[in-house]
Amino acid sequence: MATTRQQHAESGEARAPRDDFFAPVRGSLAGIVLLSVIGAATGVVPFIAIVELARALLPSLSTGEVDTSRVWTIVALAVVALLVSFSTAVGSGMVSHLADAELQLSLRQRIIRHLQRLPLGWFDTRTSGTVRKMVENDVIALHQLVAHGIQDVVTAITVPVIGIVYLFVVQWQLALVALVPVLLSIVLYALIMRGGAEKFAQYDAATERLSGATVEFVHGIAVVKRFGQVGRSHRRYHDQMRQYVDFIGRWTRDTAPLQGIAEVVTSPVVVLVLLLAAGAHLVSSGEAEPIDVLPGLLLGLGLTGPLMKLASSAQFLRNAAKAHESLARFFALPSVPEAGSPATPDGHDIGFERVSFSYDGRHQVLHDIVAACAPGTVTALVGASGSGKSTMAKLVPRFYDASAGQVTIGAADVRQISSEQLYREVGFVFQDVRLLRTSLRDNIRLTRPDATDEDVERVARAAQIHDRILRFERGYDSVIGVDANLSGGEAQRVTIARALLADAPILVLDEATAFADPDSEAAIQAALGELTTNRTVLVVAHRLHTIVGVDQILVLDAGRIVERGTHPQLVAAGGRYARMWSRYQANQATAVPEGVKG
Ligand SMILES: Nc1ncnc2c1ncn2[C@@H]1O[C@H](COP(=O)(O)OP(=O)(O)OP(=O)(O)O)[C@@H](O)[C@H]1O
Repeated sequence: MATTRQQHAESGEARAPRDDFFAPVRGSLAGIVLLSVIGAATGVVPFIAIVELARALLPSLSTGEVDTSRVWTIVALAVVALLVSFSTAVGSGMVSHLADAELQLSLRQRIIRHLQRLPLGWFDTRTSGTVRKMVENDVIALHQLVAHGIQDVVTAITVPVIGIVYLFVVQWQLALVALVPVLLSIVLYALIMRGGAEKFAQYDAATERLSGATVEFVHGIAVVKRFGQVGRSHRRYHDQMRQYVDFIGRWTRDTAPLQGIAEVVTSPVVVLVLLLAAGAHLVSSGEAEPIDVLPGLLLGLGLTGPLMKLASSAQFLRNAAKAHESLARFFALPSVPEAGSPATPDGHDIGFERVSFSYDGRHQVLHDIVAACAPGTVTALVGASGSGKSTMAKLVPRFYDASAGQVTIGAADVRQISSEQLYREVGFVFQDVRLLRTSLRDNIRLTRPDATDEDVERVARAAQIHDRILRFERGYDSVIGVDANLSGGEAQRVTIARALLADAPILVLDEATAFADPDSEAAIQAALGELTTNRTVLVVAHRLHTIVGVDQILVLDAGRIVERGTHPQLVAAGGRYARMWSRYQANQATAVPEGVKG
């Protein structure tokens, strides 16, 4: 089942599925379009009114008679149009920002809901940066579209269309001339954007490579300095920067001449000269009255502006389209399937029944694993790096689901247990210690928000972290990263306290980080001892001396269990574990001087 889901996820990476995020704000979007059309249309009316006023007033210069009612009607219409234009601009701005807020809220809620339903394994390969990009950058890119983009696009189309139609009605020859810069700019921009998709893809790739090299340069600075590799790392950064600048240079050189021509063609002075020349010609040849040239001059000038604005908002629209695609891909990731009628585990034993697993549907990482962890016992997984220990452990709290066979808790398939029940049943402490930027107290009681301060203190003592916490000025109220900076081992002990408070009868843990901080090894070991009492424990072990007394050791090799038994049994058997044990002992002996060891 997991394989099929993973394959779906893989294919989800390739193409963005259809997903209508805008459904909750569709009504508002229609409203924005309507208001923008009305706003743009009424915005043109005052210019037309000026022309019509001139038509009404100019004859009076010779006749001395003014058609006052016509003049006032025009003035009134212009004022009303202006008022409508201003209010629709305000209205559409308000509706678009409200729609934007609603869309952002619905998207963020949906992202959070989806994150909660994703398999925990998804987070294994993602950094918090990936999630932040989605919740922040992608949602904000859509904000640009809803709050500004729609209004800009509608205005860019409505204003020229109304202007041109009016010009055709009053003086078609001048309308044709006014069309020239509009059509020229459309053709020129089409030429500039030729092959744009490919160019933008190259631009994105160049930007990504450059930011990768920058991050690598900055993050790795300590390591590269230490190993005298500053030159090489800096060279990589420098090369990427050079390539980026060259790419931008080539792109600019290719498009700059056309861009320059487009800017000249659409500049107000050039348009004005063109229209004046055409108008003068029409008047001198008797084709048009001087007054008929006025609309061309007034409206013709305003035709290309909105189009230029559209060209400059193209980048926003492109970002919004990319954000839409990336969010659609995220929402298409399959969530953990929940059983229709959940099973209740009967007891706290763990079973692996002919379990196989593959991350990518091609390479098998676990083969036909059969194992049982009796309630209240400790089972250790040992084996070479990459033999599948962590993967096997992570199948229990459903970071991933078995591709074949089943993992059981109290005889119930973990896939049939509701996630709430599963996490009540199984606690885990893995390699990546995650502490939140909140108080130490809240970090510990994350798994049981109703826990009292006494409970928190009790587990902190058991996890050997209480004294350290009290040494911070604000004690349990110290905020991680603000008042309290913890070492790896200390952070590990906070997560152990958290697991102790959760008090799940089954515990899956990875010992590796438990010993990341050699200074506090003894403290952590004592904390772990506390944690594993009276629980069913599955531990990924790296330090063999810590598992000498466990109830069962499973030796993994390339995804298969090759030996099983207690430490004395396996040492006596003289097989792989026995060899590992003598190698381990030899290493320990060379690593620690005898005197110290004693
Ligand atoms: N998220 C993942 N996606 C794809 N492959 C993975 C993933 N995690 C682990 N693997 C691969 O699965 C295999 C088993 O890895 P696993 O981490 O379970 O081994 P391990 O015995 O715990 O190793 P170590 O002791 O180094 O932690 C390895 O080949 C590893 O490259």
